[in-house]
Amino acid sequence: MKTILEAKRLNKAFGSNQTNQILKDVNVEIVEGEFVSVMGPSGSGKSTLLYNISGMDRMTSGSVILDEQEISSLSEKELARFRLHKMGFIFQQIHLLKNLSIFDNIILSAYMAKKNSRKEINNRAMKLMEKTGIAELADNDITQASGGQLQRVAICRALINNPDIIFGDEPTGALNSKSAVEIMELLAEINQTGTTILLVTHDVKVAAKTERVIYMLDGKIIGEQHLGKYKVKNNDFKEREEKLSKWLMSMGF
Ligand SMILES: Nc1ncnc2c1ncn2[C@@H]1O[C@H](COP(=O)(O)OP(=O)(O)OP(=O)(O)O)[C@@H](O)[C@H]1O
Repeated sequence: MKTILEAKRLNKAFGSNQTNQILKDVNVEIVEGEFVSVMGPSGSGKSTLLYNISGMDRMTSGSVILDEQEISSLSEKELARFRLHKMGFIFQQIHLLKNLSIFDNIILSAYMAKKNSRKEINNRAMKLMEKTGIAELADNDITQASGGQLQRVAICRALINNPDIIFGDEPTGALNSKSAVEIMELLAEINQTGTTILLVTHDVKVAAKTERVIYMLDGKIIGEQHLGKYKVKNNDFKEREEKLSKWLMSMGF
């Protein structure tokens, strides 16, 4: 299987003299089509890891190869373009533009990427909205949608450029448990069409739907648990959740 992302000896420090070392020689490898979650206590460096391996932030030292490209060698402009074409992002804070309709929020980055014609982009956006169950909201203002619906908008936006990998930072964090379940089922479905997904979560129920769980403590990856692909029809969610909870307890979570 092809490696899509490989981080080697990744370090990140903050502070004027870079005295606040957050990521400490982190190594991660993700293969194409995987669905991975990152867990660990608050402050262990999960979001920092996500931002540094996705090129949202600059690592202090180390190497990150994404889609065969060393991201640290890219200029800011090249990196922005690389992110636009190759990656999708779903965050807890959704950052939608208030003066645009839901449809326009979804297509904006595709117009910027200029990979496809406007007609193709509009068709893809409609298909994504239908798939995520928000087609009827296309012309709405973003103030006319619920948190769960807005998270679906964010998923459509993340998928519009057909990214190779999606990064999520607590993508269900602001949702009630019913919406969180629906969003996770949707992400599992998207993953099953071949899109690689890496997300950070505190929620065992979210991580139990991913294929591999990485555990961070104090800026290092100290363990991982393979759960295998989650399939809605298998009805083994309780078992997965129990297995993961047990393991997390053994990790001190
Ligand atoms: N831009 C920044 N400047 C300085 N310190 C930062 C910055 N970003 C993160 N940190 C510090 O890095 C550490 C790890 O933060 P990070 O957000 O990666 O942890 P986390 O595991 O995602 O935590 P949480 O689960 O609470 O979201 C924290 O001590 C945080 O204060």
